[in-house]
Amino acid sequence: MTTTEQRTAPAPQPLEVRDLTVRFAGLTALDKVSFTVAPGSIHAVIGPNGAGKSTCFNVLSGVYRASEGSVRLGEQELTRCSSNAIADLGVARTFQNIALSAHVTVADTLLLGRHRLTTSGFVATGLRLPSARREEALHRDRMREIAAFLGLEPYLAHPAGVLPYGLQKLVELGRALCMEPELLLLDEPIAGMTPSERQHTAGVISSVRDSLGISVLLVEHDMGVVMRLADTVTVLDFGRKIAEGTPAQVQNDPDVVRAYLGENGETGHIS
Ligand SMILES: Nc1ncnc2c1ncn2[C@@H]1O[C@H](COP(=O)(O)OP(=O)(O)OP(=O)(O)O)[C@@H](O)[C@H]1O
Repeated sequence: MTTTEQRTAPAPQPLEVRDLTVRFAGLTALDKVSFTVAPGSIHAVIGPNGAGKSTCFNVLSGVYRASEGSVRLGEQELTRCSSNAIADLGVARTFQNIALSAHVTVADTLLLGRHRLTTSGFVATGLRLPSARREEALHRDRMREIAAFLGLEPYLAHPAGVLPYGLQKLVELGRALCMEPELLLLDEPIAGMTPSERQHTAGVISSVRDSLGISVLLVEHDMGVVMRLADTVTVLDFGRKIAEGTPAQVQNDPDVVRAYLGENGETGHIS
C-alpha cells in the first residue's frame, strides 16, 4: 500500500473542545466554551455578530492561541500546535476570504492540497525519478477523483482565480479535501454564493459527511442551510455557549431566540 492510500482513510475521531477561553487585552472573546464534534457528523457553530465564532475557528486551526482550555482530536492535543502541525494531524480548513491565483490552474490549485502528503524528496522530484513520477501520478488521480466529486472536472485546466466566485469557493473546498482530512473546518462555505451555488455546495457538504465519512465543523450565517445540514448546532453569544442540540432544539431555545432578537430587533426568528 502506498503512503497516499494509507492517508486516505484515517480512523474517525471526535474533536473535543473543553473550557476554551480566549482573551484579547481585557476582552474575553471565548469564555469556557466546550463542545464535541462527533466523528462523521456535521456540527455548526452559530451566533450573532461578535459571538466568538471566528475566534473559535482560528484557535481550532492554530491561527490563534487559547488562553485556557484544550482542544483534542482523539488523543492529540491541538492547543499548542502550529497550523501546519494541525493540518498534519488531519484537520483542514477553508478560508472565508479566498485569494486564488489567476495564473494557477484549478488542477494545480487542488494539487497544492496534496503537498503535505508527498513523500518523494526534493532530489527525486527534481530528477523526475520513477518513484517520484509514480507518486505524482497517484496524487493526480486522487485530485481528479476529488474534482469529479465536487463537479469541478470541466474546470481543471482553467485558471482558478478567474472563475465565478461560487466555483472559486468550491476549489478552496477541494484544496482542503485534497489534504485527506478527517475533520474539515469550513468558514462560511456558502457566503456570497448565488442560490443555485448555495444549493450545490450544501449538497457537496452533506456528501462529504455521508460518502467520505469526514467530520465537518462549520461556521455559517445562512441559518436555512445550517438548520438543513447540521446534525448538531452549538450557539455562542458574547463568547459563551448558550445552547446546543439538534437544529430543531436550538431553533426553539428561548435563549437563542433572545440572542438573535437582541441582534436584529425584529422577529428573533431563526430560519
Ligand atoms: N485579533 C483580535 N484582537 C482583538 N479582539 C478581537 C480579535 N479577534 C476578535 N476579537 C473580538 O472578539 C470578539 C469575538 O469576535 P469574533 O470575530 O470571533 O466573532 P464572530 O462571532 O466571528 O463575529 P462575526 O459573525 O461578526 O464574524 C469580538 O468582540 C471581536 O471584536
